[in-house]
Amino acid sequence: MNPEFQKEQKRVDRVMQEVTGQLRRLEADTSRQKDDVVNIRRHFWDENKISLDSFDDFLETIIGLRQEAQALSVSETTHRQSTKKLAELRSMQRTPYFGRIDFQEEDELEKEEVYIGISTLTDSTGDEFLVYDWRAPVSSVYYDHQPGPASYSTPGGEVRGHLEKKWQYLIRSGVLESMFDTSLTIGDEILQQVLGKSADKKMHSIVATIQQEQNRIIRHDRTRLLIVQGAAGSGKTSAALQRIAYLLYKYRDQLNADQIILFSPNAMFSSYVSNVLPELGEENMHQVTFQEYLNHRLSAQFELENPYGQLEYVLTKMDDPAYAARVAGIGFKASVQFFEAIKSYRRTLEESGMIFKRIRFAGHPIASAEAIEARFYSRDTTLRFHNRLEGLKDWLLKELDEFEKQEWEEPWVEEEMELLSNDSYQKAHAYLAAKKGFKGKAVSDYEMEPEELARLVVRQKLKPLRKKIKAYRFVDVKALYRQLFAGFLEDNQAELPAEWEAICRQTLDKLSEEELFYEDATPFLLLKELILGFQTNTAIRHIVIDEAQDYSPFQFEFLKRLFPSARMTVLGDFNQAIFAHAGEFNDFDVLTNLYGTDQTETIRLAQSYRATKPIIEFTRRLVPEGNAIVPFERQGEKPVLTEVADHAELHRCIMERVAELRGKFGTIAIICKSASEAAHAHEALSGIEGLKRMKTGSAEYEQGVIVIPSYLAKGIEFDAVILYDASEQMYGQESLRRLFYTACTRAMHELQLFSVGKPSPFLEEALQEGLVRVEA
Ligand SMILES: Nc1ncnc2c1ncn2[C@@H]1O[C@H](COP(=O)(O)OP(=O)(O)OP(=O)(O)O)[C@@H](O)[C@H]1O
Repeated sequence: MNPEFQKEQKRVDRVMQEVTGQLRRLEADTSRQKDDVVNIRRHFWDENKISLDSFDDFLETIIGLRQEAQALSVSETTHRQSTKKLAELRSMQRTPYFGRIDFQEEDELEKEEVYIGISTLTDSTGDEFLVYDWRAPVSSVYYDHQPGPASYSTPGGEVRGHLEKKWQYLIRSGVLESMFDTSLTIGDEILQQVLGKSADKKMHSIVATIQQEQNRIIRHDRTRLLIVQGAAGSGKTSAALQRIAYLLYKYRDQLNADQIILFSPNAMFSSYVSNVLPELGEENMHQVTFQEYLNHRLSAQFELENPYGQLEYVLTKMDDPAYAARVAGIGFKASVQFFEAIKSYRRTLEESGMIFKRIRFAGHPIASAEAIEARFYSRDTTLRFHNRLEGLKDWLLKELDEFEKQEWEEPWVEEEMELLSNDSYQKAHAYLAAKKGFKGKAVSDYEMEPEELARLVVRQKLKPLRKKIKAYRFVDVKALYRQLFAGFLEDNQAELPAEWEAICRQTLDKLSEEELFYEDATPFLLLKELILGFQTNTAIRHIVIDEAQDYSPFQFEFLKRLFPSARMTVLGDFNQAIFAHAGEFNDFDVLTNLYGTDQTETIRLAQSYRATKPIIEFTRRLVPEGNAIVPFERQGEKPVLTEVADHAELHRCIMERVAELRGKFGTIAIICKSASEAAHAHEALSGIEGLKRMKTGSAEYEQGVIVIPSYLAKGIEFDAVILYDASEQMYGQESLRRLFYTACTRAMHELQLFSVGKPSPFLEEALQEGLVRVEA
C-alpha cells in the first residue's frame, strides 16, 4: 500500500474514532433528553395547580404555566437538534467524508487541507475542524473550481486563494477503498462508479459528486424565482433536493423543513425521493401533488377527474366522436388567453352579470336571487369588488336576524320544543344557564323560560344557513363558470378554437353532472378565488415544483398567490411535456411574468447523467434540438430494436429478453403507452415470475420486473427498459413524440425496443445514423 494511502487510512481511522465517541455520548444524552420531555409533558398539569381564587393566584398560575411551557419547548428543541445530529453522525459512520481541497488563502503562509462531508465535525476540543459541511462556504470551491486561482463567498465578502489539489475519497464503513487526485485524472472515476450502479427503490443524494452547474442551482440565492430547464437525467430532481438541504443549512436559524413544500407528480415519485434528505441528515420537507390540493378545495362540490384520467383519455380514446373537441378544450383551458379572459370576465362582473342563489328557509324566502343582485349592484361601485361582497354578506346576515325574530312565534318552534330529546333539552338548559351566569351546583336553580328555549331552537335551526352566508355560498360560482361557456366567451373573445361549440357543450354537460374535467379544475378555482378572495398560506417560505412542464401557466399563477411569502424553484424539461395542454408551451419564458425579469433566473442543464452514452446518443435523436444534450462518458450497449409480426411473437420475445436481463439487472421496466396497454401486457406476460403492475394509485415503485404506463414512469429510472410496443401503430402521431422520449429516457444501462410491425417514425433518424442495433 502506498504511504500516502496509508496516511489517509490513518486519518479515516481517527475521524471514525471521533464519530463513534461523539455518537456514544450523544446517544446517552438524547435518551436522557427524551425522558425529560416525556416527564415534563406527563407532569405539566401536576406542577401547575390552576388557581383563579384571587388575582395574585391567577398571576402565579399564569407565570408557572409559562415557565413550564418554556422548559418544555427548550427540552423539545434540544432533543430535536440532538436527534438530527445523531442522524448525521450515523451517516458519517458509513462515510465520514468524500472530498478534500488543498486551498491556500491569499495572505496565508500555509495551505489548509479541507475535508468535506455531509456534516461538520470538530474534535472534542471543538478547535480542529476534522470535516466541513458540504454546504459551508469554503466547500463551494470543491464543486466550483479546478486547480488554480479560486474563491468563495462568505457573508463577510469574497475569499480568494489558490486551489492546489482536489481529492475524492471512496470510504465505506470506515475503510478507504480508493482515493483519486481529481486534478490529475481525466474524467470522473467516482461519478463513473456511482452512475454505473444499479437502480434503487429510492433515490440517493449526489452530495459527493455534485457538478458545477448543479451547484449553481443548489446555492442560488439571488432571485425569488429560479427556473431550471434541463435534459432528461441531468439531475434536476437531485439538485432540487440538495438545494432544499442547502437552504435548511444556510438559513437554519429561520427556516425549518415544515416551511418547504415539494410539489411532486404522484405518490410513487414522492416515495422515490423521500430518502434523500434523511440521507443528508435533514428532516423531510412536505410533499404534495397539485391534484391533492385541487381535491382539498373542490371535492366537496364536484367529482374531480384526476390528471392521469385525462391523459389516459387522450392516449386511448381517439375513436370517441368528442375526442377532437376535448383535446382542443384541454389546450384552450390551459392557455394564457383563457387565463386573461377569466380575469377580464371577473372585471365585467363589477358592472353586471353576477349570479346569486336565493336564500330560503324551509320554503320561506329570506332573500331572492334578484333582490341580492339588485342590492349588490346598487352599492357604491368604487368600492373594491370583494368589499362589496362583504357588505352584501353583512346585509344578508342582518336579513337573517330579522327573519329569525319573526320565527320565534311560529308554530313549528313549539312542535320542535316538544319533540326535543331529553339529552338535547338538558344541553339547552346547561347552555342557557351558563349564559345567565349560573355555575356549578347553582345550574339546577336556573329555570328555563319557554321563550328562551324557543329562541335557541330557532337559532340552532338557522345555524347552517348562517354558516353558508358567512362562507359566501350565496354566490353561484358554478353558474358563473357556466356562463363563460354559455355565451360570454363567444361574445367577448376574439379567438376561440374551431371546436368551440362542442367544447361548450362538453363542459356544460359535465358541470350539470356535478363533475369537473381536470382541465376545468384550476380555471374554476381561479374564478372562485378572484370573486371570493384568495386563500393564502403565508407560513410556507419555499416551494419547489418538479416536473414543472406538466403545469399550466394558470397553475403557476395560482401557486404564486397561494404562497405569497414563498420563493419558488421550478424544474422541468419541455421534451417531456406529455400532457395534452403542453402543445401550447415550449419553454418557461411565460413564467418570467410571475415575479418580473429582475426576480427571475434561469439555469440550463445540458449534460445528462442517467444513461450510458449510446442510450443518450439515441434518445437525443428523438427530439428537436436534441444535439444540445451532452452525454456523460459511460460506455454500454446500443439500444436494440426488434420488429415482430404480432402480439404473440412480441410476448414470446419479451419473456426471453426478460430472462436474459434478469441475470444482469435488479430493476427491469416494461413501459407501455397507457394504463390500458399496461393491463393487457401484464396479463399476456403473466408467465414472467413475480411480474408486477404499477398503477396510478401505487404508492411505491417496486424493484424486480414491472409493467408501467409511460406517464407514471416519469421522473423515475430503471436499470433496463423494455419499450413494449414502439410501432408506428402506437406512436404514429407527432403529439406522442414527447411521451415516447420520456419512456426511452428512463433507462440507465440498457434499452430494448419492440415493435409490432413497422416501427414509429420517431426512430427514423436514429436508425439512419446507426444509433440502434436492429435485431431480426
Ligand atoms: N452530480 C451527480 N452525481 C451523481 N449522480 C448524478 C449526478 N447528477 C445526476 N445524477 C444521477 O442521474 C440520474 C438522473 O438524475 P435526476 O433524476 O435528478 O435527473 P432529472 O433531470 O430529474 O431527470 P428526469 O427529467 O428524466 O426526471 C440519477 O440517478 C442521479 O442520481
